Amino acid sequence: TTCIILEKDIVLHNELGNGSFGVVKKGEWKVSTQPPQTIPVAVKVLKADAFSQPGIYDDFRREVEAMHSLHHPNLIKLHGVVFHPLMMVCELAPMGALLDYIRSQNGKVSLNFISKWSSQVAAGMAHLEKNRFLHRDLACRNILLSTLELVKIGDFGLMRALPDADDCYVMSERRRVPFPWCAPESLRSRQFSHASDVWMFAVALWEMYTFGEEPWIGLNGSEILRLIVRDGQRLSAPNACPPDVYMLMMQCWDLVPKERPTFAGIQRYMETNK
Ligand SMILES: Nc1nccn2c1c(-c1ccc(Oc3ccccc3)cc1)nc2[C@H]1C[C@H](O)C1
Repeated sequence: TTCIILEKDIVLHNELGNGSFGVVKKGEWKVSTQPPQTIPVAVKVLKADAFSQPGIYDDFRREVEAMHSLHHPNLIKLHGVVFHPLMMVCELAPMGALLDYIRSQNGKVSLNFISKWSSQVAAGMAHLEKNRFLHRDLACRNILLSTLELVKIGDFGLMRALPDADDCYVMSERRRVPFPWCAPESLRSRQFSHASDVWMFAVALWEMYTFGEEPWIGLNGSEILRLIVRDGQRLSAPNACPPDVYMLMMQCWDLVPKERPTFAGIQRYMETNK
C-alpha cells in the first residue's frame, strides 16, 4: 500500500516549478528506518481546490495506490503521500523538466540525446501500457531529466486521480487543458486509452525535435479538432526530425485509435532503430 508520510518527516526547501495540479518544491524526507536516513525528494503540493468535490479522496487514494505500485527506471517513483496538506512525495529529477532544458539549449540539442530520450519515454509508457495504466497527460512538460542520459515520466494518472469538478477536464477552461496534445477522440468525446496516450507521445516527440515549439500554437480546441478531423492536417515534420521518426509520428496520429501502434511496438521499433 502507499506509504503515508507524516508532515513532520518532510522538510520543504526551494520551489522547483509549477507542475500540473500544484507547486513542486525540493524537499528532504526523513525516512523512519534504522538508522533514520534523509533523502532528497520532490514534493508536489496539490492545490486544495482539486479536492472540492465529495468522494475525491477515495478516488485519489485508489489512483495513488496504483501509481505507487508502478516501478520502472523511466517513471518518477512515488515514495508516498502526506495528507493535510495533501502532498505527493516523489523521486527528485535533479535536472528538472525536459521542455525547460531543451528550450534553454536554443536549438543545440544533439539528436542522439533526443533519440535516447524518445526510446526511454517509449519504454516507460510501454510499462504503463503493460500494467493497463493510462497517463492522460503525456507531454514534454511532464518528462523530467534525472541526468542528460536518463529521463523519467511524471504525473502519470494524475488527471484521473484529480478529475476536474465537472470531471471533463479536457473541456474545462479553469486549468490549462492539453488540447494541442489530445487525440481527437479525447477532444470530441473524452475517450482516453493507450491509443490516445500514443497520440500524445508523438506530440511529445514533435516537441523534442522542434527544440520546444508549442504544437498548434495560437489555435483553440475546436480549430485544432477541425484541422485534424475535417482537413486531415497534422503537425508538420520538424526540420531536425529524421524521416523514419516522422513516419512513426504520423502512424501515432492515425484518426482511428486501433490503427495506431502500441507502446510495445514503438519500443521494439526504437530498440531496433537505435
Ligand atoms: N520529480 C521532480 N523532480 C524535479 C523537478 N520536478 C519534479 C516534478 C514532479 C512531477 C510529478 C510529480 O508527481 C507525480 C509523479 C508521478 C506520478 C504522479 C504524480 C511530482 C514532482 N516537477 C518538477 C518541476 C518541473 C516542473 O516545472 C516542476
